[in-house]
Amino acid sequence: MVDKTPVLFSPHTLMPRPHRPGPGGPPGLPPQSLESRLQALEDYSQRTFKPTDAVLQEVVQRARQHNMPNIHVGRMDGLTMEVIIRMAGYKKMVEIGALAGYSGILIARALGPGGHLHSVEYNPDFAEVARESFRKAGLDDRVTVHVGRASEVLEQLTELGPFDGIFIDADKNNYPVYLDWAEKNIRVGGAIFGDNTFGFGHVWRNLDTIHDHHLKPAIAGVQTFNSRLADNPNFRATILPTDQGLTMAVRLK
Ligand SMILES: C[S@@+](CC[C@H](N)C(=O)[O-])C[C@H]1O[C@@H](n2cnc3c(N)ncnc32)[C@H](O)[C@@H]1O
Repeated sequence: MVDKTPVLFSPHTLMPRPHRPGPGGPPGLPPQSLESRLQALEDYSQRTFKPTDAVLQEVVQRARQHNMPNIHVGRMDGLTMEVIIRMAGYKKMVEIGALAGYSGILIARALGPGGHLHSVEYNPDFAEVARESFRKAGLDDRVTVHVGRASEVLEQLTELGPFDGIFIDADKNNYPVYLDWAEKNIRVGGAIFGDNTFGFGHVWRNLDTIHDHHLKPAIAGVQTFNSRLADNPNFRATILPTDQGLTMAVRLK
């Protein structure tokens, strides 16, 4: 009997194709190296699902004009988070790390009318740029930007909780500190998201092999964050295996 089960993940779909002879290989074949295939898939995803629009592109431009770092959430990671928030019907969220408002716009749109995002930003100049972005996006009535160190601002936000979602996207070494707060202030059925949880490609490494004084505590932070969520029986967690990695955990009880 012929097995008609579709093969979704065959070695051919997961592995780079074997090298084919000839100059550059026969025309029309996918790129040969794993890196270029991943790039082609990323390009395809962005072309097809269109994660950005004019408003978001303007945010990136605004950030550039203000000499802010180009560290907005990854396009596909942001889109995934937006879709999940919409699916779940979340209405009240906290974001740690506003920058210029790129992810905040995605979240605020997903929360919909009547929803509210509390976005925390340490740098007052960045906070002002984020406010401008929310204003231009027509979302300023749906977002409050709180200026200050997250460890202090979060304490003030406690009385507004519990929250449907908490997006952690600030200093990586403090992810475990933010997780302490998030675990206590997320409702059952709510979700904690953490960005850059592949630790810029280093999360798998033994800390003893990392000697950079900035990188090491950042990697320690995301490693602790990921494993604590993965091992916490009150949560079900996963990581979106994109370039940057986006950890997502739903509170079960
Ligand atoms: C990666 S960026 C956030 C990007 C933003 N979520 C987006 O995708 O558009 C990190 C932001 O966190 C802010 N930040 C860093 N440490 C912080 C802290 N302790 N408290 C609050 N904000 C902090 C930085 O100033 C920066 O704007």
